[in-house]
Amino acid sequence: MRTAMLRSVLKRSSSNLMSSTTSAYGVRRGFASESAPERKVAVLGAAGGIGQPLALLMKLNPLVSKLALYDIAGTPGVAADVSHINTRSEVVGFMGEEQLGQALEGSDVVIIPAGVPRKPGMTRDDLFNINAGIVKSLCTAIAKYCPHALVNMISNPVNSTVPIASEVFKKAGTYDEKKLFGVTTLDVVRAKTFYAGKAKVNVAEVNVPVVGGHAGITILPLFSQATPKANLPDEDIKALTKRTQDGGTEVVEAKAGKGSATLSMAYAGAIFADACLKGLNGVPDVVECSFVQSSVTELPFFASKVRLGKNGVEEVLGLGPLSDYEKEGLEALKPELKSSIEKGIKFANQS
Ligand SMILES: NC(=O)C1=CN([C@@H]2O[C@H](COP(=O)(O)OP(=O)(O)OC[C@H]3O[C@@H](n4cnc5c(N)ncnc54)[C@H](O)[C@@H]3O)[C@@H](O)[C@H]2O)C=CC1
Ligand SMILES: O=C([O-])CC(=O)C(=O)O
Repeated sequence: MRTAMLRSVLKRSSSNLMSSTTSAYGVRRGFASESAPERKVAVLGAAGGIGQPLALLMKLNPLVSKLALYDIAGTPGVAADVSHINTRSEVVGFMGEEQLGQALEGSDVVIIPAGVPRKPGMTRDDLFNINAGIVKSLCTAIAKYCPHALVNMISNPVNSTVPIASEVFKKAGTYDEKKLFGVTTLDVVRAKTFYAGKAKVNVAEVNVPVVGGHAGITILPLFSQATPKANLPDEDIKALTKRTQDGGTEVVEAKAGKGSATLSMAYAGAIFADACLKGLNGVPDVVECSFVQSSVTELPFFASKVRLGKNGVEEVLGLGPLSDYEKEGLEALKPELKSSIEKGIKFANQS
């Protein structure tokens, strides 16, 4: 009874957060859990602050038939725990580098929340030195064991870890730009929540695209395109933009040294992975924002709305009309985003 309730909450929330709610509801009718295709999802960093609740949410997703939980330590316990939940997927835990290949083999989607989180006073870029190496080694294994999987990169700094992954895959000869995603869904989740609060509209109906990257001013919410329309004054739009850009820091400070967003990130990661699975399964009009290889601007990677399909990215959508304030924000973010991308590319090719 309780499981059914949780699953229905997840389904409803997921549908509400989709850019196209109609198609999301269509999915429910189109794919009963037992008739959905077999899909394996691997979570790398599954014993961590994000990894554990994300493992739970993926276990609740009826589109998943196999769930591989990998970490350098602690996965047997997490896997045993999650595996008792009476939902479709079979759960297996893998621990230590020697089991990474098995965890990855046959995966359709690999979600990566492995790496260290921020402490107060740090920027996401301060995580580069540790997380770049972790992401590089995990992506080397992905290229070897499941080169065709969709990769959902959560590890920060996303503005650099996605370019690192692309370079690793290029070197291995497996790079497919349609299959690599920086997960920026939490920015969208926050923008929707904050906008609904200010505009006093039903949060379940809100849509707000968030473009650019995933750090500070590179996060650019497009409130001029927010629906339902609310005609908020300029100072409210500025405050909402700043709060969305600083959302991660707000949580880091509130946790006061005990890490960064984990629960809301697990939720956002589950929404994005669900969208990837729906795309793979041929559900039409699945659109989410993501940091992907892009020609929307002159930068090689950029977050914008992306249509997901059977091969991953089906179409990278344009930015649409921007307000003058958003145009300024777009120009202001480019130098920082460019340098974070270049830093990732340089790291991958040097080491
Ligand atoms: N994209 C986004 O919107 C967000 C990204 N993040 C990022 O996600 C990452 C993880 O955050 P938390 O889960 O809070 O950290 P955490 O420290 O609680 O968990 C990280 C997990 O990664 C594991 N790990 C470390 N090296 C590994 C390796 N080589 N292979 C597999 N697993 C490995 C650790 O054992 C640990 O269990 C951080 O980099 C954080 O900045 C966090 C929130 C939002
Ligand atoms: O702020 C952080 O370090 C974690 C993160 O990316 C977020 O919460 O958006």
